[in-house]
Amino acid sequence: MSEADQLKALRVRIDSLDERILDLISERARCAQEVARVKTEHLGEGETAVFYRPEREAWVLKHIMDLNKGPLGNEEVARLFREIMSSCLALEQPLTVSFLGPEGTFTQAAALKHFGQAVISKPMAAIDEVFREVVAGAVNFGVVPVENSTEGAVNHTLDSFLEHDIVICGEVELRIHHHLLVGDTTKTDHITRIYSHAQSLAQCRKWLDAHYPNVERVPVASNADAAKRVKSEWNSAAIAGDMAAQLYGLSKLAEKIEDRPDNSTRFFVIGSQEVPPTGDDKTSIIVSMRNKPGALHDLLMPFHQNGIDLTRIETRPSRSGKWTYVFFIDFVGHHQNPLVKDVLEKIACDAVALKVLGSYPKAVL
Ligand SMILES: O=C(O)C(=O)C[C@]1(C(=O)O)C=C[C@@H](O)C=C1
Repeated sequence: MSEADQLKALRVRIDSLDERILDLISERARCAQEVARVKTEHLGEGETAVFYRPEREAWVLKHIMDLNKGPLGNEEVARLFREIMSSCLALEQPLTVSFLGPEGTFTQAAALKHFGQAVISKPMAAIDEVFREVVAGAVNFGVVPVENSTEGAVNHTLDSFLEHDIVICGEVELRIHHHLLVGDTTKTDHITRIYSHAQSLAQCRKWLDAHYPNVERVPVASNADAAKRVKSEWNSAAIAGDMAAQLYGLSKLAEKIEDRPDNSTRFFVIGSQEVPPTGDDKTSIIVSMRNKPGALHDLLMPFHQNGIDLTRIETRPSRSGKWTYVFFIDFVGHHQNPLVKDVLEKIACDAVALKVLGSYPKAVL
């Protein structure tokens, strides 16, 4: 058979498969509409329907990854199902999600990775504004950065948890690839200034020292803001990611310039909804201890005794007294788990204050 004939036959098969896939997706979407109807029908007095179910979404994605036999990789297959579910949920209830803006930031990329493209995403100028939008009920959820594998904690986020009553409903992990971006009019031999967020400049410090040792590094509010500035300046470049490059029509002078190839950022999804256990969860708490010798030891001991894995511990000034501190702790397990409950009860005996910020499914993707 000629190449043309072989291609024709294969494309006939692809067309017929696409038709079957479309039928199945439509059937799934109708099922989701039914789910919405059932959820609304069985509401008690004063109850509101909970359409977004992160614990169920985590299960669906994991189930698909377990079943996957290739040739598409697990992440690829989960990404496709992520989008199908996102569109199905939008039929039940269109979600609005605020994020640390402007458009094109890594936080927006994290929001879309977690919720899929069918959400309405709303950029906010500062982390605290993301929190306030959620508390005010102006949006369903918010997404904020919490820690970077190279640069450590995002203190603005931690401090906002001290000020707002909010629930952590999810976590997102995003590999962060930085590129050196230039505009159409940039004279690439005459770059005198490189804009980026301070954290991104720090994440590319060695690369900049090696390639642009004498160029001024200018920290700005966000990577997207850096990309926006470069459009109108012939002598500057920006360090930012793919989304910002696409959004502002910039090209890559150098790709993946982060010093550590595993550079990633972790984000929290914040809202007002408690998430039931999935069997593979994490919990985040804030604890303030009395200022006495051995306080940190007393705090950590119950975790050790009950075999609970700590995944992060961070200290911040408490704001209620000079030289007093609060601890932000993340650990494996759900706060409804009896072993975790026992740890929390033990800590509460010694602590000045203890707040469970939320239990949520471990990031699947
Ligand atoms: O199972 C549900 O509760 C649904 O609403 C269905 C569905 C889905 O499409 O699979 C949609 C949205 C939820 O966040 C979880 C799952």
